[in-house]
Amino acid sequence: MANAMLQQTVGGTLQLLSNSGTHCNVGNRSVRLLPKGFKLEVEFSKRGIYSSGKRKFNVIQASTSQTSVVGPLLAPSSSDTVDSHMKSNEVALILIRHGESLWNEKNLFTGCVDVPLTNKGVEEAIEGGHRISNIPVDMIYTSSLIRAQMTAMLAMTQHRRKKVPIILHNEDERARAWSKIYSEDTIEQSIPVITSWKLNERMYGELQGLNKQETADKFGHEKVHEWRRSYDIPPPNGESLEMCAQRAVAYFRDNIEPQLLSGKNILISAHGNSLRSIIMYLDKLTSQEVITLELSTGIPMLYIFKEGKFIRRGSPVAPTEAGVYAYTRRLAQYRQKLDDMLT
Ligand SMILES: O=C(O)[C@H](O)COP(=O)(O)O
Repeated sequence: MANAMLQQTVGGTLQLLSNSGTHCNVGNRSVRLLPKGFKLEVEFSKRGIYSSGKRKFNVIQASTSQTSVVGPLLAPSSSDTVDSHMKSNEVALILIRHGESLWNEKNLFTGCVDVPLTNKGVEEAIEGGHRISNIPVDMIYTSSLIRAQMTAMLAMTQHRRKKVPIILHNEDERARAWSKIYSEDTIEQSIPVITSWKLNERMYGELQGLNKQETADKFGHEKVHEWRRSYDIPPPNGESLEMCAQRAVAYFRDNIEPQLLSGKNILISAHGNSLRSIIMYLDKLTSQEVITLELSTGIPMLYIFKEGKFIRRGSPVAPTEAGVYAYTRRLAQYRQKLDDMLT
């Protein structure tokens, strides 16, 4: 039976769309789950892991304005043997900057303008996927921009586990109801893709759409470099990296880190600056150190999250027939299980 996954407003109410009539302990309350398709609102005061018998409900960070159920897709069944051994205190976190976009190709400031990938960007996403094809992925987070979503979906075409990434639609009740999946087996063979504007590229304000070289010619190379690579100086009516970090890192800590702690292996497909701000948090970089951090398009970066610590392991290389190198013993075991499953 699929567990329901919940979003909740800390100190507020929890809405639970349940598919069974069992009880669920939420905080210090034991509440009865309503039959399928009903909503249940309960009060509780903190987030955490709540269990109803053997079923666990990961209560994840709230959306402040609305609560919604992200659906059973987020709770792969423990019967999934290939992945279940990874549910331990060690999980993989993969970050990937989107492949080259049409405005990267034209050297235009892009920011939050929603442009697609170039052919080269598509190829980069596929190659990036080849490099992570043996690393477990239980959940995918992307920005709300198509270039990051295309990169994630194209990369996952290369994954050897062949689970299907499915973008969750929680915009409203109809979106949730109309995108519901009615097969447990199909759910187990799916990977939830959660999109959020908080992972978007920094908003480049009045530079969006301008050519970077022409802008440097107009305002001076120093000024443009300051807009592009300082930590706390925003472009005209845009976001500084610090402002971008305030939303991107907060989203990571409130929504993604709890999933890592619950044993989920996660892929984040986002942007140069939103990822620079997250890496600044993961690697504990100073505002001076992050200035020199650059991310190439379509190149995945692997972290191992273990005992609450992020260990950067670099960019995975594509698996070769000869090379059986894995970054940790558990990743080697996962790869072996894939080999066994696919032979
Ligand atoms: O938004 C853009 O223009 C690029 O994705 C990132 O630009 P930058 O490398 O100049 O910050």
